Amino acid sequence: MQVLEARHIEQSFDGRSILQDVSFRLEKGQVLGVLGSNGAGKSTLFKILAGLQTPAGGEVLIQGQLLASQYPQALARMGISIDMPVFYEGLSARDNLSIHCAYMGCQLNDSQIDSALNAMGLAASNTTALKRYSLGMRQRLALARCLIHQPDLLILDEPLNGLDPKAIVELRSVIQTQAAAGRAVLFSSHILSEVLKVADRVLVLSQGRISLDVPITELASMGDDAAQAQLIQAMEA
Ligand SMILES: Nc1ncnc2c1ncn2[C@@H]1O[C@H](COP(=O)(O)OP(=O)(O)OP(=O)(O)O)[C@@H](O)[C@H]1O
Repeated sequence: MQVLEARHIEQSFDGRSILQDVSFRLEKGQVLGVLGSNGAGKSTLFKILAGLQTPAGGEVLIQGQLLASQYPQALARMGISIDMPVFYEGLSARDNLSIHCAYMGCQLNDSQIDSALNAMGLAASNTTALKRYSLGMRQRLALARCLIHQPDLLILDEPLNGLDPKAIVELRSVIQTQAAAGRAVLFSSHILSEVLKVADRVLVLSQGRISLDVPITELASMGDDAAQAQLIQAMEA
């Protein structure tokens, strides 16, 4: 079943073209890794797919429905983490998640919220204000927030950013578990080896265009070094 479809997405800023004719589909249970050099247009694309930015052209469909025409319903089916996640800086992780739950209309009690924090390696008893959290802790909380309302689609822009090696391995397992539960996952990263380990399919953006869209099986059959060389070549195309 198709969860997300991008159709001929275009974006430009100040007359400069940023995305050109970006089209792809993402199915239930599929993990799509998006790669691209700095400035290739990944975050811009993710913002458009999450409805946070209006494209100059093209359309986004969530579960077959136009995103633009049913945004509140679509938003409830997405878990989104793009750019630096924004939190209530003076509040604890637990309070931040409670507020998010209320906003998303999910009925969770305190112990369910605590379990969501524990699942991401965050101590629910930690009353420290978010402004004192490390980058890695913020990324963990961002992921807990993405998952707590059990969305059908996860849109994660550079979720590995700031994570230590143990957390990277844990995140891999979180993504795989979510996909196995039927969620579609779209994520970007600059860590090629991790994308090769987690994704079912890899899409490379180069200067706003898709330069490669390939199943992981095809890359795996080449061996890691050759696969990484092909990905880098596509990023520079
Ligand atoms: N609101 C904006 N106004 C003007 N230019 C923008 C805006 N947002 C992004 N850009 C430009 O669009 C291009 C693509 O940016 P984007 O953040 O999408 O790239 P990226 O692939 O996510 O890069 P990185 O890997 O460095 O995060 C960049 O040249 C950026 O400066």
